[in-house]
Amino acid sequence: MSFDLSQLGWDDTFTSSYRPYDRPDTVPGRVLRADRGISTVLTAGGVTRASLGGNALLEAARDPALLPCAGDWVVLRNWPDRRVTLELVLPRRTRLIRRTADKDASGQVLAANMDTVAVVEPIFPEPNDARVERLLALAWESGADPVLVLTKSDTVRDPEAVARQLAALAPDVPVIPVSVQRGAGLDRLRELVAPGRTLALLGRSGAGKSTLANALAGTAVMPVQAIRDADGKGRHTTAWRNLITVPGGGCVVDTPGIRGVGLLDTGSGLDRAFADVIELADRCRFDNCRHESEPGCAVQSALADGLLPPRRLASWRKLHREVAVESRRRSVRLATAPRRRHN
Ligand SMILES: Nc1nc2c(ncn2[C@@H]2O[C@H](COP(=O)(O)OP(=O)(O)OP(=O)(O)O)[C@@H](O)[C@H]2O)c(=O)[nH]1
Ligand SMILES: [Zn+2]
Repeated sequence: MSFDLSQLGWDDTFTSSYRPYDRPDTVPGRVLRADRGISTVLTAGGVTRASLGGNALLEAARDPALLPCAGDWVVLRNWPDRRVTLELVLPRRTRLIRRTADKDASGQVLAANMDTVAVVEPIFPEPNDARVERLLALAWESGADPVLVLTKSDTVRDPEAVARQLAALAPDVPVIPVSVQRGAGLDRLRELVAPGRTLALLGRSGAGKSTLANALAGTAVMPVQAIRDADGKGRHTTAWRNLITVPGGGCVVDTPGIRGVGLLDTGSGLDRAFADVIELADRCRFDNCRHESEPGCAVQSALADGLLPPRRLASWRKLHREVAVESRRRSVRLATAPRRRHN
């Protein structure tokens, strides 16, 4: 079986970053799935499993964020004894990265080289505003274009009304209600997995990511569990990151259902996710306005006029504090990292 890599998003930029490694015993490929030390990679010649080569191991020791993840374009090396090693992760164009719970200074890369990140939130039970805002900040930070997908739209009477409400939390982001059960809203998502394009799905466990990935790929490629619990939360099923190819199209990356995602020091993602607040803040009289009781504060006056919901401002402040704490922590960790290694 042979695959046209350009259908998967291989282009001139990746071709030129690959060129220095192009040898008779190397091939480029895209990571479908990364398990501990073993990656499943799609090459023009088919699917291969590869272990981490020496160079990839060194890179990962330096920075765990450089471990291969679903969506990565990589250099594979074929050895005479038929072993295949993953030698290098080519520079990522975009990457979804979240803070890890451990003491590691670098984050965990959930998916790479996607064109679009869909924040997937179920319409029932009621969407969680704070989670949507947080995931959108992460999506913006990835460098890809975010969309907000409201799943299970068949479970409410007026999904468009819910979409309109959530649009207020998602400046510059298309909001797309979908129902896999009814096949509603899927056309707009199909455009995002056209040939050469990659869509990553980001959302909590039970949000309906796997169901959506299956619907887009047109096959049941992932285990989807039935609703067993009354609260509609579903159970945790997807424990890995998986890239799925869409027949006649591009790719979908399903990320694991995440309970809480910590933001890294993602100032820019946060600013994009809260473009409405930033736009107001830009109009304050003082550049260093804290938007509390300063004269000429455009944020406070929008609050007073009911143009900016207080919840939205509180949410922005909370995420900002979190990012500030995290970047301080990160700089301390980075400063002490070499010493810790000798413990
Ligand atoms: N009514 C309805 N239920 C849906 C729809 N899409 C998904 N579900 C249900 O929602 C539950 C969770 O769906 P999954 O696709 O497993 O969710 P997930 O986000 O992949 O969850 P993890 O694998 O844990 O990350 C399942 O019981 C699905 O059947 C839909 O369009 N309508
Ligand atoms: Zn102000």
